[in-house]
Amino acid sequence: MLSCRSLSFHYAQKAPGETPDFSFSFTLAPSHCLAVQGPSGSGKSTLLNLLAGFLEPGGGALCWNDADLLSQPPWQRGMTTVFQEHNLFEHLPVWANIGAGLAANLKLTAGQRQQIHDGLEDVGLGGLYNRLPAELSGGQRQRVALLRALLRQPRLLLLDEPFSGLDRTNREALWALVKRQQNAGVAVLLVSHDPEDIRALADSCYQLEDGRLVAQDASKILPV
Ligand SMILES: Nc1ncnc2c1ncn2[C@@H]1O[C@H](COP(=O)(O)OP(=O)(O)OP(=O)(O)O)[C@@H](O)[C@H]1O
Repeated sequence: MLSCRSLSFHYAQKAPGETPDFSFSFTLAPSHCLAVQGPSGSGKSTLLNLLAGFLEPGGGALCWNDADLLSQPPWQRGMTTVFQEHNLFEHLPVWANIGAGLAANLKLTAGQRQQIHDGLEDVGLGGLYNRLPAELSGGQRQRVALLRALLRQPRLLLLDEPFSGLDRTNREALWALVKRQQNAGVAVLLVSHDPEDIRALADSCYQLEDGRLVAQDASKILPV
């Protein structure tokens, strides 16, 4: 269980009255998906960066069960993030883009290569092992990025608008992939503007208002 209590942050340089002081509180259980919505500038990236360890909070607590995460560097927090864009290394083929998530120096074991091969088959990208990102469609790129995140076996997946710009078929394929991870115990925090993504995946939904997470009415989240 991820527990975030009054995790606070303020930007040192900010326009008075425009940028709120942030304080985030929520819990997220394994296998659950929590969606976060909010207009541009409301603090969605700030929240993800605090959770992932790329920003240092001014105060509050962030724990996985009883273990403090704030004292852990990003790579030891058991989280991976998938962004909407700029996910792939353009000069590396698909296998290496995924492999970089398993071994930064790309010295992969035979088992890891097999894992990548099987994972690509699994997400319908079996023939694309050696392709460069420029030779992939938007949906295929997102599947590669998601697969890289999933093969790292995170306990928490942070998704930042990962399905934007994809057609329905590709979005459904990625929803299914995320759902499968949830069923296997992975907790998911989904930042999305899209009600369809939220209805397809989320168990609970929060709105970012004035630097705080405000719970939304769960009855409004209907299955797609
Ligand atoms: N480095 C920074 N210095 C000062 N203010 C910042 C900085 N980064 C973000 N902000 C401000 O903090 C607020 C939240 O920004 P953030 O990027 O978290 O919003 P967001 O909800 O992710 O927006 P978007 O949907 O446009 O990506 C905004 O008002 C933004 O201008």
